[in-house]
Amino acid sequence: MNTARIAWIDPDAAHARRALGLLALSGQGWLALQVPHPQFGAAPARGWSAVVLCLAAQAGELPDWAGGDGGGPDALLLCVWPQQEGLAARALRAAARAGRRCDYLLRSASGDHVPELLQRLGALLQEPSVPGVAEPSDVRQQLACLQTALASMSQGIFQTGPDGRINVYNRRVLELLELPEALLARRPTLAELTQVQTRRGDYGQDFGLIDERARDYVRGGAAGAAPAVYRRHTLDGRTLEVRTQALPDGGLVRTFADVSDYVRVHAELQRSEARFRSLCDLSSDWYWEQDAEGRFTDIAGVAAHREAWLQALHGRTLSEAGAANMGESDWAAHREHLGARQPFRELELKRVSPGGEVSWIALSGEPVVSARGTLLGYRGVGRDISGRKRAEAEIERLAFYDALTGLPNRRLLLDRLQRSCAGLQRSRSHSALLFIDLDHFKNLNDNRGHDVGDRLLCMVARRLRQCVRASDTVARFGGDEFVVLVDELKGEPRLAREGAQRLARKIASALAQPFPLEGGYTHHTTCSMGLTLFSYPAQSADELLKQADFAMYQAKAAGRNALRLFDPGVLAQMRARTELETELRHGLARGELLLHYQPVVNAAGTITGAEALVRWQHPTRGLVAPGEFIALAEQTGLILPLGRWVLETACMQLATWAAQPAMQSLVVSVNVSARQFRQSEFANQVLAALRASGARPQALRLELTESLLLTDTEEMIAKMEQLRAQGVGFSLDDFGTGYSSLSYLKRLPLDQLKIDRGFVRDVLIDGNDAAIVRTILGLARSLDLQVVAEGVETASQLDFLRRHGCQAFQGYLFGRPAPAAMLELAMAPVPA
Ligand SMILES: Nc1nc2c(ncn2[C@@H]2O[C@@H]3COP(=O)(O)O[C@H]4[C@@H](O)[C@H](n5cnc6c(=O)[nH]c(N)nc65)O[C@@H]4COP(=O)(O)O[C@H]3[C@H]2O)c(=O)[nH]1
Repeated sequence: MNTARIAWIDPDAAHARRALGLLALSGQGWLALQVPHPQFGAAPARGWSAVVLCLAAQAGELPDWAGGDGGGPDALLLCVWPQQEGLAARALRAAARAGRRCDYLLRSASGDHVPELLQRLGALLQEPSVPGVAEPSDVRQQLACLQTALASMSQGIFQTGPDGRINVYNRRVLELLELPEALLARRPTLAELTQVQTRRGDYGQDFGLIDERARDYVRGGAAGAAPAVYRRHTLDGRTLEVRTQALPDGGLVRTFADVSDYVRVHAELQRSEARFRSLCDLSSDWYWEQDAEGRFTDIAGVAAHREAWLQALHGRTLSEAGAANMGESDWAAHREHLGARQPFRELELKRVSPGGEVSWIALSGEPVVSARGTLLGYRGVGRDISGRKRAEAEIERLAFYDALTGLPNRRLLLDRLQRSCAGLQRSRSHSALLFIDLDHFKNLNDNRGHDVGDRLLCMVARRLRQCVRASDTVARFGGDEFVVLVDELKGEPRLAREGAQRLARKIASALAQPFPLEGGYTHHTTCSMGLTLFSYPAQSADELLKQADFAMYQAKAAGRNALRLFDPGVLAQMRARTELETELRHGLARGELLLHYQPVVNAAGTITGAEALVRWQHPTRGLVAPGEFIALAEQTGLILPLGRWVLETACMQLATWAAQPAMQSLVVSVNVSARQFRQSEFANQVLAALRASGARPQALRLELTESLLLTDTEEMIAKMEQLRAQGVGFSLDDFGTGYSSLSYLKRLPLDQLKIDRGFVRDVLIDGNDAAIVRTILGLARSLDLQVVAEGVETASQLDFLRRHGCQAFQGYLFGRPAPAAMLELAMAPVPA
């Protein structure tokens, strides 16, 4: 082995002496020569095994051969003062570039460093020469590549050799660990570096900034095996991930990655996840995910965990799980929706548990699509809507069902009726609507109280339901009215009608059974029913209900406890009547009524009076006779204003005639209907009309009918007498047609009897009529009443009447009812 030749360049003679002395004592056998200071500027001659260059404390520069790229020794050991560490680093880099060996040591004023200095020298001399040194340009190139690669790494990296010294490092490691380059450039051991960092406080108090996995390792000065990976935090809050890879030669490669962003994002994600979890846990909603095939992969949330059946959805699709409210077409529509990758909202699913308990959930979801547009699945939220569904059902019950009986109400009935009408075209069958009204229900309510009435209605509802099929509708229409809608009555109309009538009879007999009500009281009732049948094309639901209602009213009118089938002819009459009533009301208001006068003559043929007869000058129908509207006016009450108008008009006419000598003695008869006469203020009305017109009361004769006087006779008589006292006369119209009683006839303050024209018509051909006429004439004579025969059309009739003592006559033989002017013409004095 060759003796190593060492050139020792040291301006400090004492330092050099001590070092060389120790070297000699070490027994290494090296030849160390102190090269005098004057040669300092020039490069030492080649051939030295190593050069030790000790800098004076004040030296601010390296000699060019030590800091530059060319001309340096193969092995250089620098001994520098701490403030010169940067110079040493530069020498290290230059040596590395040139493929030379180089190391440095910081000098201490006490000289403690000298043994270490000699140790480093030994190590430097033993270091193998850098491979490829023989071809320095290749080495340089490789080194340059390596440097570039290392420099461009985002991670910090260093590598230690078997001696624990850091041989290679990049700039990034300096940045990440905030180390001065000088520190690494002098190739510290890992332990030294750890010491420096510990002193600086990089690891925090009690190594708290080091991940637990590596705390003991760092605390122990980086001795022993390092954890393969651990994290440490820097004082300014960054997080570094440290990875260590042991090398076969005993060294290691350590990388440092700034994972602060990753850690922050990860922490944020964890916070977000935690937020999401607590939202899920606190919320009654739950979260779900499905894969691309629609199978549930995740169902999260406290609400979902409570429900075992929801958890059982895992691995299944919705349609596999099934829902009581979804048919195959509903599922197909849902699948189509998913196929189109559309979000869906509030998909309501009904579940009936094996125990029969009903629950509802609503799902909303949206597609999850990868960055490349592939459908990954769906995700969304679900919630229990059973409460809402129950509330909705309750609202529907309140809106569509009768609160007392629980039967469908009028609204729901109308809805079902409309559906029934719509379905007729398809079914080609008949349907029936049965309107049922309890007879005299009001009496029960009034006598026993509403509670008892309510109980009866509930029992009736139950019996009605028992009479019909489940598909039929029994509705409570209001009060004691029920309606049954029966669909699908098969067969020809006659059979359908018979079927419906059979059902009506069944209902009638069910309701005729006694109803045991409270307190041992048993109620018996009957019902009136109206039935209407309909088929395609049907009238509107409203119209059908009116028909059944109308028929029911006919059953009531027929004495109750009856069934009537709706008859369109009867309804048409009713409608015509209603129409006529409206028109008459308008006619009266518009002054379309007028009076005609028919003369009354005495036995000599002289006109002594006239009967006022009302006419209606209808705008389209022409002159309408009273026979067409008086009865209706009486039924509707229109007779009151009409009669008043007649009375006032007749009085005015009388007043007018009073001024004409030929007319002034005329007595005018006015027909008074029963209803009109019964008014308490009737007498006053007559007197007011007389007063207002100025007509003489003696010229006015009121014609009453017999039937009017049959009831409340005393009251009627009093009214007649009140008017008679003022001079108004009374005639009994249509005498002989009613049940005239001689007993009251005697008491009535009458002036005249009027023989009905029915007797006069047949007086010559019917012996009975002739006898009646004779009797009336005899009766009148004995009661001292005048008699007028009405409807005299022929001279023979006149002759008969005259022969039997009749003194006054009215009829076409003497003149038809005509306007006042015609009568005036007839009575005008014949010009001399
Ligand atoms: N076939 C035939 N008929 C004759 C003959 N002579 C008179 N008549 C008709 O017999 C009716 C007599 O009137 P009424 O018995 O009081 O019967 C009246 C009366 O009950 C009622 N009426 C008419 N005007 C009024 C009125 O102003 N008030 C009330 N309450 N009823 C009236 O209407 C009924 C019918 O009146 P009109 O159609 O005007 O019919 C009149 C008259 O036109 C005749 O020779 N042959």
